[in-house]
Amino acid sequence: MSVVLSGVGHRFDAQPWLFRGLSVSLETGHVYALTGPSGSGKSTLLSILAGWTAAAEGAVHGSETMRVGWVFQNPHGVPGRTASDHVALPFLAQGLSREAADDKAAELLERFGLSPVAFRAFRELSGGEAQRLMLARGMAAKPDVLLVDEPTAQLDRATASTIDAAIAAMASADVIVVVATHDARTRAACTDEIALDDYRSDVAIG
Ligand SMILES: Nc1ncnc2c1ncn2[C@@H]1O[C@H](COP(=O)(O)OP(=O)(O)OP(=O)(O)O)[C@@H](O)[C@H]1O
Repeated sequence: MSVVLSGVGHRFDAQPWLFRGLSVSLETGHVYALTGPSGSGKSTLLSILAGWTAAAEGAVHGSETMRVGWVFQNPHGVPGRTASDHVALPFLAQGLSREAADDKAAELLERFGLSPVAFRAFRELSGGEAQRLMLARGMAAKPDVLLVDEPTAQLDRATASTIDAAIAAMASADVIVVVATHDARTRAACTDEIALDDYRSDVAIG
């Protein structure tokens, strides 16, 4: 599936335009880095893709039944629950048996390098492990579009590189992933880039 943005622009009330003239087709199997300096509108564009914010101009066409997932900057989990439980829960919600859900969770945890901590409580995970767990849980929910906001912002470089590897590995899945980041190495882990600087109104228009 694809999500097509046609001439999308946004500003809040009478503020200057953040970006204008953004036309791009987002395709399954791609991981898009959404880049730009602080305040350029990355989170705003994620919010438009999620349908939480209506773009001030242009159109976003996805499917009617499009399922959108979010992974936020700060990992949130249930402190006493295991990593495995966090990933199994979306599968249980999809109707799988406990055993099948645990098997699916184990596969995803392995893909995100979390097998060694599968049965550790969330509160005992490192920052990087917790963030990778959020990515794994985001994938377990089987969204059509997964929006990831600044996944490495709170992490040191060595830890961030494990997140970048996890992000690179998401490209094979049946999902459109959009990662807002101002980290060049996270951007390099993605398959494509949407640079909001190219759509500043003083550049794109006139
Ligand atoms: N609801 C809102 N009403 C008015 N202004 C807003 C609103 N939300 C965001 N803004 C402003 O719009 C601009 C873009 O914000 P946004 O959070 O999208 O940028 P960003 O690129 O994600 O920045 P950062 O990298 O710092 O997270 C900022 O100047 C912000 O203050």
